[in-house]
Amino acid sequence: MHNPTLKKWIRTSTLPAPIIVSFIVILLFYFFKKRSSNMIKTKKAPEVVGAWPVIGHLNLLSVPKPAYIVLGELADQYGPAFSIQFGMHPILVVSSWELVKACFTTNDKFFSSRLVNKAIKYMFYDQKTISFAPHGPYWRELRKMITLNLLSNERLKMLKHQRISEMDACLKKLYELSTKRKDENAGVLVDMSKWFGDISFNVVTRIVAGKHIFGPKTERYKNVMEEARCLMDVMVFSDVMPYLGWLDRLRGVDSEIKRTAKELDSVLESWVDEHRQKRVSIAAGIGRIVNITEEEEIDFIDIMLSIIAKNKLPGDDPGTLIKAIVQEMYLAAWDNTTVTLTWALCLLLNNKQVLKRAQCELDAQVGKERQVEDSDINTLPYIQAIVKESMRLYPPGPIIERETTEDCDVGGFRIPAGTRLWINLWKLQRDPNVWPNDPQEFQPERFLNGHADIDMKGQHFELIPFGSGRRMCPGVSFSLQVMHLVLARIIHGFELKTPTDADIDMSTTLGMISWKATPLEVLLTPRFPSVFYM
Ligand code: HEM
Repeated sequence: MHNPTLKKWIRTSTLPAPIIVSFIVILLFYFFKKRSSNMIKTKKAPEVVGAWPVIGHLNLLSVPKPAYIVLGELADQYGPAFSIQFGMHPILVVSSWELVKACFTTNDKFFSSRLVNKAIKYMFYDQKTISFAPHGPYWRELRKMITLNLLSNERLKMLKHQRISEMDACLKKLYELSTKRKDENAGVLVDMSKWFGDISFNVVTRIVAGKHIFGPKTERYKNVMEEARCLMDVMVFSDVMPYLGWLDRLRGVDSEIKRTAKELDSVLESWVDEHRQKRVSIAAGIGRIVNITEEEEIDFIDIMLSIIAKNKLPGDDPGTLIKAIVQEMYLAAWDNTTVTLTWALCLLLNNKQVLKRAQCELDAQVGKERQVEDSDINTLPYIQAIVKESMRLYPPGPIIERETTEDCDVGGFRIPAGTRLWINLWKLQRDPNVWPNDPQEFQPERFLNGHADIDMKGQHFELIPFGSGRRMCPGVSFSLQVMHLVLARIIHGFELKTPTDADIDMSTTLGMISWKATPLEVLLTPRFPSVFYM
């Protein structure tokens, strides 16, 4: 080559061999890294061994232990994400906050459907309710309607009088009961799980259906709802293995579900009719055809009838929708509130120093002259910490269920569409990596110190008893208002003791709601003179 410029160009543009080699090595490194990460992404979640043909892992869950405990033990073996086969259905079981975050943030839209089983189909109006409507425009409209009109802070303020007056009446009755003791120092034995059930039912009934004095219809509704609750825990073959549906008919489960659904519907129908007639008579009485005013809309049924009148209720069958929403409010509010309050009191009775400290906080902040009010709750951090700690250890629904509608990736695992998702709160909320000081122990103090900023509004994935993401519980504020106040009033107003020195039995039932398996019997003695309770 004679051209010197060209020679120089070639010399400077030719890279030395070591640089070329390094370049190739780096390229190969990135190529293999990307390939291996793609391979991880397409990995399946570990599958629990021992699936039987047809029934899958149903045998593992048919032991006399709650499912969330069995699944927690499997998580110790298989890690925080594993899959099982529930009859015909694949289930992904998740129990770490990092994976839950992945489910409820980046993948939330894929996991926004819920399962509908036979009991729900018949007793809860199929997919008409918010909880069970498929993710889509109808659900969106319904949820907006509920959060704006029934469960907004404004509405809860308007309904405060009804809520408090029901609580006052129940507490007054409890006080009267507690004075029926034979001996001044003895205390009266009260089944507090039943009492929590009654107060929750009464508050919901007042707010949803406006009923203050219960007649035979309300009693009937209560009894049938209790039957409905039991039926929801019965294993229905057609839900897991559709081809065995004939066994349900043979066992009489089908007809029992349909009978219960019919009874519930007839009470609800009569409540809605009563409300319709009331509106007609009010309108006629004062000579106007317009809607009832806000002040007269004293319960959820009234409010929904008003929305119908404005033609703003989603769907094409507003009458059925009202019944479905009423039914759903009972299902969501009654059981969850009762269960949470029951466990909170059990934990307090087994941890007397916490109970004492809570009473001291109440005496210091509220005094001894009057009962606790809503406005006191913000000044009672220890009571709030007790509720959080109880819901951490005993979430009323220990497993949150969802279903994916599309293929997605969770923590590097490929999850095919149609997989059910079970979030095991029981395991997740006791994770020693998150709660280092004895995660199994009841220590409300952890919410005053290290975990003080954690709330239960779905953004702190280590504590999500109300769920998270777009299908999170819309009743959080309402239930916390009720639970804080009821618990604070009980602790403030009464000395609470167990009938024997033994600890309270903490065993739970086997269904999807973690009820206390045995009654919670407590010796009550009023702490103050009668005028305090009136
Ligand atoms: C201690 C009380 C309560 C607890 C622990 C609780 C818990 C939950 C949980 C875990 C979910 C599922 C969330 C998810 O999938 O991420 C849920 C959904 C729901 N809850 Fe609650 N709940 C309570 C009280 C209430 C109350 C008082 C109401 C209404 C008055 C209510 C209405 C609902 C509704 C409508 C849904 C379905 C939301 C949807 O699918 O869009 N809940 N609740």
